[in-house]
Amino acid sequence: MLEIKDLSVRYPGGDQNALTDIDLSLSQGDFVCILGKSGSGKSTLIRSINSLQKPTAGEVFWQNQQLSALSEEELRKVRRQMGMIFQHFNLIPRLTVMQNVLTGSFGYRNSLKNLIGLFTKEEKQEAHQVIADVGLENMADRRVELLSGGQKQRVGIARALLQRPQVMLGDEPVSSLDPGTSNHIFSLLQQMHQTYHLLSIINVHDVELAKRYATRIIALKEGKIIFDGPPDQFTAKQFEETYDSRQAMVQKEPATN
Ligand SMILES: Nc1ncnc2c1ncn2[C@@H]1O[C@H](COP(=O)(O)OP(=O)(O)OP(=O)(O)O)[C@@H](O)[C@H]1O
Repeated sequence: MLEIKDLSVRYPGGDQNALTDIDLSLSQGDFVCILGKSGSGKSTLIRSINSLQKPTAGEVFWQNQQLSALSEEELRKVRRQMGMIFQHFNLIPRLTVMQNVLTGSFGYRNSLKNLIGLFTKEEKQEAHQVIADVGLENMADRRVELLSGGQKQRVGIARALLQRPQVMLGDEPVSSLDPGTSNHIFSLLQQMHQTYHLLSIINVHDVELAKRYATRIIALKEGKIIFDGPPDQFTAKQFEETYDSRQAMVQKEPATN
């Protein structure tokens, strides 16, 4: 489904690569968590997958299409199959939950329709469905600025789902949230992963969350893959190698509320 071949990325003016010789093959059904110290290349990898970041060498293939060879229009089609959620949610605070979620349909519409903000009945029905999926059915008309961080990320997830994606990309989607809320968001991501038959690729700093939810962990160090395997094989030794430090403690299961 998604093939990454010999991918290297060096930012303009950088004296070393952000990513070096990345080779990966990812399939529908994989729930991948990417671990690594700050600066190890996690965001660059996510941004390379949806071609927000162009390769310096190597290539990303989506459904056998070489991303760097696609036209803008073809790339737009690929990107709408890849929903994305962000650390700071990237929502429009003064707009309602419904209005924010509806922006997820923009990839399917022409820019004039987007400009005048007219949505069809079907689009609104689909938006209601994904808002219900993320547990915000009673909040569709509430302004996003009035929501908690966890609720905002639920809106972010609903917006991504409205794209009817095949891939869910997450760039540290729980880094702004407390441990209990982070657990709820991961639990929701897991449910949506199963309901919508996704390939999920999520950057995360919390190793325990990764081990609890991922089917596959990929650890990066200085832009290279140093671990790729099931969570139970990511042991204290791998932790130490990834973070250059001993695992301080095993976190308790966060309370569910
Ligand atoms: N726009 C940019 N221009 C130049 N260098 C960059 C840019 N973005 C990232 N880098 C560099 O590329 C490397 C990888 O950065 P990246 O953001 O991918 O790491 P990360 O693992 O996501 O870090 P964090 O956990 O702090 O978000 C770092 O050395 C970083 O300084």
